[in-house]
Amino acid sequence: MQPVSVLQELEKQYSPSRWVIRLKAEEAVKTYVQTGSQATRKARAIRKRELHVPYGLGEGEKLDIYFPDKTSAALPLFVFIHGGYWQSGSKDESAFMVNPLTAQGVAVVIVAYDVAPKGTLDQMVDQVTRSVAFLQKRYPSNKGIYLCGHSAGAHLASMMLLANWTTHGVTPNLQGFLLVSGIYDLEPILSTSQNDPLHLTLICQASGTQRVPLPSLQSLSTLLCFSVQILHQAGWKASLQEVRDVDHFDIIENLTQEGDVLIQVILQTIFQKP
Ligand SMILES: N[C@@H](CC(=O)c1ccccc1NC=O)C(=O)O
Repeated sequence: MQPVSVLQELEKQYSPSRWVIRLKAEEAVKTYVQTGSQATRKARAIRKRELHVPYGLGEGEKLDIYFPDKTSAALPLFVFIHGGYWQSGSKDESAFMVNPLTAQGVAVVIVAYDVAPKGTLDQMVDQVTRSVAFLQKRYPSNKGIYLCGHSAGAHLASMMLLANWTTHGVTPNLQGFLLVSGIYDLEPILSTSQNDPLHLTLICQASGTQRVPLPSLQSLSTLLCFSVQILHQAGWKASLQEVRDVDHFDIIENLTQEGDVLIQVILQTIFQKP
């Protein structure tokens, strides 16, 4: 059992909304959800789409697909896994990037999964894996699957690097990962209130990635640069994008805007010449 001061500090460190300076904590989350809901309503009103497509038999195993005006079977697919500490959020308020990406010829998929307490972390990882396998089977001639996750969704997206695709009978054409403001080391949240509905234990760490020592903020960018170098050595193309003047929430809210820096990074990644 950790001392109260350590627990309070962890609670604060792992509450992204408390670090927002634009707005009060509750306002930050409220604005995020409102922006996502509004973008989703707009996308559903003006874009070609297929909503609530089942990728499995479970009630919550659905995804929304938004298409560019010129539809073809050979499109790049941008797949978004929403965040919310594996206990909040839904596909119905997460279609932030649909308009700017479909306008440039990219199909966008927003995946739903069973958040806690209904779903366990293992089930969520399995659901996201099956959603990606489903998309590959449905669109075998796709021009690349680009997997993007935010926050807890970045953890789920990163877990696809460890997926055993042979058990799903397909190798998805994964061409890129965009992991935004992710959480990958789960142990520190075990003793925070975020774990109340999750019930993570150290054994569940099997679903997490390897434990890394908690770096200071200063050494964080060095550590991330180092990770990028390791990925390069392993033959991956990887880059680290520092996005200025944004917090955990408006980094995603800004994806509703055509001129956003991350939208440009996404389009360059998808359309770069080999
Ligand atoms: N209760 C959290 C909310 C939160 O973390 C969150 C909300 C929306 C989207 C992503 C989030 N964080 C990680 O998944 C907070 O206070 O910041």
